[in-house]
Amino acid sequence: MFRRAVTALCYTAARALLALRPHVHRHLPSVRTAPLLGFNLDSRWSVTMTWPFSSFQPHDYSLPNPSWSPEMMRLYDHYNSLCEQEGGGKSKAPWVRMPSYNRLLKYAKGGQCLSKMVQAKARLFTRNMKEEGASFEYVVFLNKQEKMCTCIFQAGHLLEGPPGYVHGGAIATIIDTVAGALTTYLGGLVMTANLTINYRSPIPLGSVVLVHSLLEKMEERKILIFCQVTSSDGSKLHTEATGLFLSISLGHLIGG
Ligand SMILES: CCCCC/C=C\C/C=C\C/C=C\C/C=C\CCCC(=O)SCCNC(=O)CCNC(=O)[C@H](O)C(C)(C)COP(=O)(O)OP(=O)(O)OC[C@H]1O[C@@H](n2cnc3c(N)ncnc32)[C@H](O)[C@@H]1OP(=O)(O)O
Repeated sequence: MFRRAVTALCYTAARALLALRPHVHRHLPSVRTAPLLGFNLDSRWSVTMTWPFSSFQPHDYSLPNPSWSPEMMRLYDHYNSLCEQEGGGKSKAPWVRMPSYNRLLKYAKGGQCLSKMVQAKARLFTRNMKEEGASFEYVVFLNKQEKMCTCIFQAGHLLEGPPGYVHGGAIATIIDTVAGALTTYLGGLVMTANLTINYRSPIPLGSVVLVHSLLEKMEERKILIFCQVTSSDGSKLHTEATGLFLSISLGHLIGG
């Protein structure tokens, strides 16, 4: 009974969010920024909160912290500088840094509030560790023109699989995250339908690698992504993957 009431409340709240953007389409048919559900995915990924109860910005985990190694900082500075180039203004640069919160809901207008109503204790798998540097440290840069993302990933000591190396599940997670970020930009709300991974060479724990994610094909609801994980200088291939993502409706997520 209580569960049903909470679900109904969330559904009502979600519908209220939808009402903020009456031009929402159920599925986005073409490759473009996805301004659905009140998620502000363009404007350099800045979050604008129009919900009357939102008074603060969520913490952005994709910004540097003291655990970032010099190599991580070097690459961050490099990609950040690409965000400043071309046309003299940030808004025209092909690259943008994507912010990252500890719940996907926080990307939504009013999502701060909604995140307290839907499984309030839930946290994004990759952003749930208090200790900086212990697990996933990463920042994703999006190239809108090339329809690709590059992620700088520093794998912390809690991600061990084989002694001294990163767990394959953790590698799958970061691939899913980067491909998921790209497909969200391209197609709005999405879910991973299939992920096929080839592990070519192990990733040393504590090292910094690059995760590249590229649009291969987009057909109606289906978005096919190709991913590669390489060493930070690009000389060594660690992992290759393909991912199939499907655009979904909000109802698919909240049981409608
Ligand atoms: C709510 C707030 C969110 C806000 C987000 C905003 C911003 C976010 C910004 C950045 C994001 C950053 C990071 C992202 C982080 C993490 C990403 C994590 C993503 C995940 O970790 S997500 C969890 C794992 N994921 C699942 O838990 C999915 C379980 N699953 C299902 O929920 C359904 O299964 C679904 C929806 C996949 C499909 O269901 P459906 O009913 O919609 O579609 P249907 O079955 O009808 O298939 C339609 C056509 O796709 C073909 N097709 C379907 N599945 C296929 C497969 N596996 N292989 C080959 N083809 C397949 C069919 O063959 C048919 O093809 P055809 O049309 O040609 O016949």
